[in-house]
Amino acid sequence: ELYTALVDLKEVLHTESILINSLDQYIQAEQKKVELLQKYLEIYKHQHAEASEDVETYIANPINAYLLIKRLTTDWQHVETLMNMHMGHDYLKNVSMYREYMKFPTDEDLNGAAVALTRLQDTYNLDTAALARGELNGIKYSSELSAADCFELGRQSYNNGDFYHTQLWMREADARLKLETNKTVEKSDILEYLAFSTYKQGNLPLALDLTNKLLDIFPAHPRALGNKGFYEEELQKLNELRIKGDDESEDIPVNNEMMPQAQYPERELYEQLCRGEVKTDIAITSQLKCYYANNNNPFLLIAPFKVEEAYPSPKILIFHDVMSDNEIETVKSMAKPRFKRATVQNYKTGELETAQYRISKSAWLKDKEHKHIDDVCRRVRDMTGLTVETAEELQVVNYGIGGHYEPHFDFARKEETNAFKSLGTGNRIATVLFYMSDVPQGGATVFPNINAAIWPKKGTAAFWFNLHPSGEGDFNTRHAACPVLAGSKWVSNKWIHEQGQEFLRPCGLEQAPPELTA
Ligand SMILES: O=C(O)CCC(=O)C(=O)O
Ligand SMILES: [Fe+2]
Repeated sequence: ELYTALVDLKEVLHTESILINSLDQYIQAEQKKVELLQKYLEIYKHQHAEASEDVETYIANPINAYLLIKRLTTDWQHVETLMNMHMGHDYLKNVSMYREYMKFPTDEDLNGAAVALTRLQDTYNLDTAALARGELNGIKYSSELSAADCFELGRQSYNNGDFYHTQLWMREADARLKLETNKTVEKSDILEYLAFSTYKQGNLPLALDLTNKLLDIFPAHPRALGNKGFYEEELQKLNELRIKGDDESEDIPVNNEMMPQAQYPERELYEQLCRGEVKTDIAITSQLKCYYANNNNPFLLIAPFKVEEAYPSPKILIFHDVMSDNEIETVKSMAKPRFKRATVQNYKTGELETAQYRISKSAWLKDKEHKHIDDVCRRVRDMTGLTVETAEELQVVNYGIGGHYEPHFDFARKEETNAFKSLGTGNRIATVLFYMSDVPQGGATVFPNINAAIWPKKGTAAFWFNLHPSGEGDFNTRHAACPVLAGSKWVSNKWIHEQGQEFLRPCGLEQAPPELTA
């Protein structure tokens, strides 16, 4: 899939430039052909008009007679050959030859990108009309969507059985169509989708009304006629029920404005955190400090770490300027060719699989592959005071349009079929999350249990312990990567494991992790 990471979309732009070239050359060739045919036509018309003026005299002239015959033999053959020339084939053949080497998005990509847009719409409460104008939260980023573009978004939602977004986008398509001088889509097509999704959303009267509008345009539309009959019968049944029932029976249920139900309990809060609407309690934030730390490492005395506390318990620390632009470039360029769609572990089977709730591309880098990776890894050791001997390789992640990772734990819970078991290094005791890009809008890391949000800043890293000192998982470390609204989000993770930390982070039953040396 190409939609899952922004890096791949760059290559799609290259593909597009090749397509533009092919189309341009093809049109030029067609134009030459049409110009030639035009010339023939003019000669035909001119000669024919002359002949028609005085037929007898014209054909009595041997030269004219010869020319007439020539026009209808070799000349016409020429015309026929030209008319039969389908140059499109050649240019398409060219394109399909390139297809192997070019990155071409698939229908699955289109669907993924459409779903991502609707996800952004929901998470960030985006107004459909503003989105269609190319605006994200009042900032205009891109070109506007045509009625046909909106229609396609509605159609994709429809194919996914998402009738809520089908309605939103079909209505927008209709609104846009009214503004278009060159219509990009048929009103009747919009009405057909709109009517059926309205019915699916439970608004029968409106579905019938829309179907009648469609029948005004196409009185013999077979599907519309069928649906009209069906809706009328259903309405009739509802009315009968109402008459039979007592006076308290309400109106026909209308839930066409309803958003799909929250898929999980903390969704509401998660989305509010992503929008920046919910902030950490002031009583908590007022206790937080910023400080310089050298973590007892004499080498760091000259340039100690700039540490900011983001949350007291679980302690979440933010380290500023811990990855240089140079290192970031190395990490990105090494990861790019290895990118694969990020997977999640099926907690029952233990298998790795792709899922809608984690959309990004990722790759793993070994410390020994490059000095910069090794430096970053050693810095993790210096930052945390923990051993990185048993840590996982550096995981590099790039999020594409609407890319996200819904609330999860980094550690393995007891009931999970634990993939870390095979590593033999224990559970993921701590997480270091490097932000390798700024993100203009969206893309925060949020902790719904504790109302905390970290906004990406290039070069900084977040650090927290996933496990209590006792080794139990800390459920308050549940966190998520909010969908990216604008820009490209790059992060990398270093997951530190339990083994080897025995003397570095003494285990115990106390909940509070030991303080880092300030
Ligand atoms: O990208 C983020 O902000 C968080 C990523 C994350 O939680 C993970 O990869 O486990
Ligand atoms: Fe995570």
